[in-house]
Amino acid sequence: MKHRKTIKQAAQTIPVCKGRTYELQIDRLGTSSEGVGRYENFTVFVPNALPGENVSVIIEEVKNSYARGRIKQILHESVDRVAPLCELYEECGGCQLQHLSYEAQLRAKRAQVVDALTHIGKLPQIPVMETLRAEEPWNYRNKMQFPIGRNIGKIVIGCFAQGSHRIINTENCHIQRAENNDLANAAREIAEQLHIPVYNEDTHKGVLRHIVGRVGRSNDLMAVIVTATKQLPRAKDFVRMMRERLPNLVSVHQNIQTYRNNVIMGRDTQLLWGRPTIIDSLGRLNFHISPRSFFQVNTRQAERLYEQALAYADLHGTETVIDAYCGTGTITLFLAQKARKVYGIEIVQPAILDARKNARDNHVKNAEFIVGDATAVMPALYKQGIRPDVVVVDPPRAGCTETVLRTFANMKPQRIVYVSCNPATLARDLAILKGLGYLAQEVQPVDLFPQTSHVENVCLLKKQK
Ligand SMILES: C[S@@+](CC[C@H](N)C(=O)[O-])C[C@H]1O[C@@H](n2cnc3c(N)ncnc32)[C@H](O)[C@@H]1O
Repeated sequence: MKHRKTIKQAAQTIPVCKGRTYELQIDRLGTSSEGVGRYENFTVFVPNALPGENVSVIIEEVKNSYARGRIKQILHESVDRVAPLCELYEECGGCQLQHLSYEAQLRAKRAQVVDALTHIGKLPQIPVMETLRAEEPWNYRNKMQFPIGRNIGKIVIGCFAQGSHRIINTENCHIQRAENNDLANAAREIAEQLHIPVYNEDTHKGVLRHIVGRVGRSNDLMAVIVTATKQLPRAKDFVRMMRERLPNLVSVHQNIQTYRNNVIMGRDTQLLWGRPTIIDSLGRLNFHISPRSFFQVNTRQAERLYEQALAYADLHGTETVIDAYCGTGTITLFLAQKARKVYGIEIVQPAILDARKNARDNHVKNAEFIVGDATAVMPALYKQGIRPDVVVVDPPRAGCTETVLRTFANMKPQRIVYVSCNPATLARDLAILKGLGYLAQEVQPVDLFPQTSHVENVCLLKKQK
């Protein structure tokens, strides 16, 4: 009875109704870059609205603590609003910020970080630098992974529409490198010509699921055809026709993903033609990249991120360093140039095989790579008596487990350099590390993903005396 009353009371305080129109001021951007405003102190999320704008909004969804609305009219337009470059922008879910000038995107990303540190980490005092801008805010993505489907009888390849699994046929994605767009267009036409069945996620039938492209600085292109079946019908013809169409193609793989889920690639990858890896370069180092290995999607900006991480690590050639969540060993090899010894830890076995090959090819002898879950490997290294001077950590969006953070603190490094692609988990982990005696000195946002809501950060933490 008491519980019911509480819900009723809460419902009575909601000042907006579904289907009605309200006028409101947009104050800031949310984590997915939607505009956030308040109507009678009640939060309303409005996609495509910008801070400083006055908008009339039709409410489409009402929850207990917030509502979502659609712009009916912009009554006062932000000076930062620009015309999106891409004609598919309104419906495509790939980019979220094309309607905001690049300068304002950089400011908004910094504000997102400040907001997370203040509200999630309760760390408003940490200095957050200006976002490091990308010199090339278009056509930067070295990796494309587009779903394949059918629409009105025709094969479609492109991004998913916002918040759905409807595929938007994309012939020229403005954030992809040109080679990746060429690959998507070639795959569409060839699959059509060869009548290869397309996967249908409702019936779990068909063959072609995704086309993945990776392109290096040398413009070498890798294609990965992701199938729901072991067999790829007419595989030889597919490869031959791709080679005829794509002069930069050096490597074609088939990846098999038989599960009924949203994971893009399965564990089984077979080389159909060409080289097993493509090579990309960062600074003076070259990296082999396999189909499933993590490699930052914006090569030039990744270089700037790693340079900043290296500067924060402040190495002089005598230090032992741990690079947790190391992928193909990119940061590890950067660090190894200035440290005595670096350990890289990574859960994906092919990435570690690439990392070892990368170390050999770059004549790096002081890097050791360990495959496994950081939550298990870190305590094991601690037990072996390994005590790094510096720890570098670059986890996936979920951030670090508490075991990993506690083990860092138990090892007593002088500095921790935390690289993060998610301000929310960064803020959470910085707060935990503060409790363990490591104080964040500053955060440097780096724009690795122009036109999208994502922002990468690198943070220096120092051990308190
Ligand atoms: C953001 S990436 C960073 C990779 C690398 N530092 C770079 O910049 O190329 C995160 C990496 O963590 C790995 N990973 C995810 N969960 C892990 C875990 N529990 N233990 C170790 N590595 C993990 C992923 O496979 C991925 O390579």
